[in-house]
Amino acid sequence: MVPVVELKQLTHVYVSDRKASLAVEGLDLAIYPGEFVSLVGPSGCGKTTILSMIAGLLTPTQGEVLIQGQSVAGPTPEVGYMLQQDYLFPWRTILQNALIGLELTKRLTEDNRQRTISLLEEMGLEGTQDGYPSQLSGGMRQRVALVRTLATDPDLLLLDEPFSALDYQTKLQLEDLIAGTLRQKEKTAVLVTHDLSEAIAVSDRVILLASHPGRIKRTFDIPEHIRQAQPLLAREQEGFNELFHEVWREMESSEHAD
Ligand SMILES: Nc1ncnc2c1ncn2[C@@H]1O[C@H](COP(=O)(O)OP(=O)(O)OP(=O)(O)O)[C@@H](O)[C@H]1O
Repeated sequence: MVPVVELKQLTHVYVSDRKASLAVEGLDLAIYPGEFVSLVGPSGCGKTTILSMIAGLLTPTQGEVLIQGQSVAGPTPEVGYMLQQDYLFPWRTILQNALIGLELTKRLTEDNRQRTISLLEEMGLEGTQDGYPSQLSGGMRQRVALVRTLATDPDLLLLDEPFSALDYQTKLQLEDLIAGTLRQKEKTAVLVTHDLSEAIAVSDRVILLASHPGRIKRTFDIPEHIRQAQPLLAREQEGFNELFHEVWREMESSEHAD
């Protein structure tokens, strides 16, 4: 099976006037269709740098990123990116915001427009399409951002802390909704998060990175019974707490080793 995304000896060095810093070194990783993978690790271990390279926004210093077997040379429509901030345009209606990716990639057809309206309804946003972002709550705005990302039908979704600015209850509800929607649509996703419990609850695999330089420290395959449960209920499954503590301990040990 061809991986949706493959990282081969991925390395990035940030160069400024004064110094060069090795942010990520020699990363090998393959993610297969329908997988939900989280990247966790201490601050500065290179999570965002890795996502930016996968998105084609940052060129690797060495190594390469393959999307569906093709080397990435810049942003491609196969990859959708969702960030902590929703970046909705305040002067555009909710529907116009949701359609923007289709407009920019010149794929706005009547069918795609109708599909986007259906996605808004699936996300519980019916009745909001002619309103403006300022009229919505933070959780609703993130749901619009997800619809905007899904509207272009990407193979791979990159989620950079999409829940971290939300209150706890909204965050749990949105985790359930987003993880459920992506599974049902058989999308492949890479989530960056600081929240280990979130990573374990939504993922098939959790990849722990170590820093200086950013590299894979350990991979945790999430047991089937936790994966099958919705994120909120996953937290109550047998073995969840033990796994949480194992990832936590490993992360602490990698921090102190640096
Ligand atoms: N534009 C830049 N110029 C120079 N160094 C950078 C730049 N962006 C990031 N870095 C450095 O590269 C390393 C990785 O940064 P990155 O933001 O990818 O980490 P992260 O794991 O996403 O961090 P956080 O969890 O705090 O968001 C850090 O040491 C950071 O200081």
